[in-house]
Amino acid sequence: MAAVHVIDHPLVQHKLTLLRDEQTGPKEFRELLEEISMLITYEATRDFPVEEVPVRTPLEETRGRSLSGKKVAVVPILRAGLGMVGGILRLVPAAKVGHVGIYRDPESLRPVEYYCKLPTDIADRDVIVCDPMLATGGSVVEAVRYVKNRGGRSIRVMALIAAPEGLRHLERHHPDVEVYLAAVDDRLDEHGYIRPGLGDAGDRLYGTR
Ligand SMILES: O=P(O)(O)OC[C@H]1O[C@H](OP(=O)(O)OP(=O)(O)O)[C@H](O)[C@@H]1O
Ligand SMILES: O=c1cc[nH]c(=O)[nH]1
Ligand SMILES: [Mg+2]
Repeated sequence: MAAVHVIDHPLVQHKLTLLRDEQTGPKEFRELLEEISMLITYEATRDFPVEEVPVRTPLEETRGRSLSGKKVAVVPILRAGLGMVGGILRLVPAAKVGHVGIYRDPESLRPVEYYCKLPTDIADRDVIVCDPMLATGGSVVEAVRYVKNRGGRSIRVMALIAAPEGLRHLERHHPDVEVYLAAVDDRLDEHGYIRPGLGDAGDRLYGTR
């Protein structure tokens, strides 16, 4: 069973509550999503290997630890995943960024792909696929499939909120993929929305509704 890591740090949970609040407008929503993404990145990269390197302080020679050589790719699912990229890059600035365009058909709830541009060396990178909402899981399963088809092997998913149904769907299709998120909510409603959730993440980020 792939691991699901729920980051229950007080700062994450406080900011998530503000994000859920219907009174939170796009500007604050964008800022909060970026901040939470940074905090989740801190946990999602905890197992990155480091190597000992020499370093000279103003006082003496010593040894430190470095991530040098670590190659990362961040792959947001458009649109809402874009809101997480800035926060991730604040902590992993050398990462390359690929984009996967997928929206969910409102009737069938099936993912519809419309764009894919990934780094050519994605097979050599640790990949973080990000999207704030993991509802049925259809979109993220497709995005991970794209990455695997291009040779990606070390893949983790970063989200904000997941429904249990979506996590099961992801586990069925990609049992090797670990998930990092801020909350697992109760259920999906009849329109495929996560309850209690935060509504439509893309619309709230960009003010399109
Ligand atoms: O797990 P799923 O059932 O596939 O649903 C989740 C997807 O739905 C939302 O995108 P949406 O279709 O609203 O596209 P948008 O980001 O362009 O608004 C969300 O950002 C995920 O990509
Ligand atoms: O609750 C949901 C489900 C899918 N997409 C969203 O943005 N929110
Ligand atoms: Mg949307």
